[in-house]
Amino acid sequence: MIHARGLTRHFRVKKETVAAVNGLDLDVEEGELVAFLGPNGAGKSTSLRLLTTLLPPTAGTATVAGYDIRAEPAAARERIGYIGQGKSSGDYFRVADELFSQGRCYGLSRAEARNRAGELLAMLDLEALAKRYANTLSGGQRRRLDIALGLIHRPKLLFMDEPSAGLDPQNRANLWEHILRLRQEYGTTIFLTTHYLDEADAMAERVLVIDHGRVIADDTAANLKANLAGDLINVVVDEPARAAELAPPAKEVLVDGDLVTVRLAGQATAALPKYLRELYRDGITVRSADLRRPTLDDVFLGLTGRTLRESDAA
Ligand SMILES: Nc1ncnc2c1ncn2[C@@H]1O[C@H](COP(=O)(O)OP(=O)(O)OP(=O)(O)O)[C@@H](O)[C@H]1O
Repeated sequence: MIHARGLTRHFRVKKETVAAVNGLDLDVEEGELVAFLGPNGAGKSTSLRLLTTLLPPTAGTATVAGYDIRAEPAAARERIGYIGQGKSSGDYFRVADELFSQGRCYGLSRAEARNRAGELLAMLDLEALAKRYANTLSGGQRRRLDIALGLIHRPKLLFMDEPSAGLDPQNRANLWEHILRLRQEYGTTIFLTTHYLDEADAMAERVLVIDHGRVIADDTAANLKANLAGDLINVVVDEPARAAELAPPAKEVLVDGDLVTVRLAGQATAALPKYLRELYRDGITVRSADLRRPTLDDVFLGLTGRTLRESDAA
């Protein structure tokens, strides 16, 4: 459904060239739900804009829904939906009218546009809001309207740039219910960016990590965690420096006050009791101890040297 090879986009900024997307290779098959993750400035939005034909590439090729984005951008556009970070609807249009008129813009007949609007209002739980002006909707409702608008022409492939950004946990969960229902009912292929790693972990079948304009990891969240990040041991002790020396073989051992964090190379459930025995034998008092499985954020740290939270704050 999406096949990109060497996709590249440079920008000129004050005589300097910024390689926003730098030789991107990716493949997404029909029906997949793929999360596209990366720190700020990694090139996610630019990649989406290239793949949705909003921006021409500097180099490289891509086919989207079977059409070459350079040679046949209009044909590609007809088959894809794009939900960007901005609002897709005008503030002073009523929800149902906006769906109807955007349907007409896509060439649907009046009857088709009315039917499609009705179907999407039901699908996205917007029926009760059909007569409301878009600017009176809550953040979550407005996001659902954006999705309905992105689906008006029945795209086989939907791109979403940060669909749940700025929503509270309840609205995020509700939005995801709708996204998953959409897949189930229409078999829509979904390619989305998100800063919520828990969301990518739970919902996406595959996770692509991009940094400096290139894909640096491509696998299921479970495989990424198993292969790229190890378990973490945390112990709070009375002699942290000595406890750090006794740590099992690890990628990294960090001491912060009386807390010692041991980042292991892989899954190692047995490492904690063994380490505790060592500490006990050495006369070190352990106040607390736990072993934590890695999260996608740990994968991120391993791959990019940054956690997504740090890069968010940057
Ligand atoms: N129109 C533009 N002109 C100049 N530089 C740009 C332009 N658009 C993007 N860039 C630069 O390209 C790089 C990639 O930006 P992009 O917006 O694709 O990243 P991103 O991964 O989507 O980031 P974020 O998570 O912050 O949205 C950044 O260094 C950005 O400053």
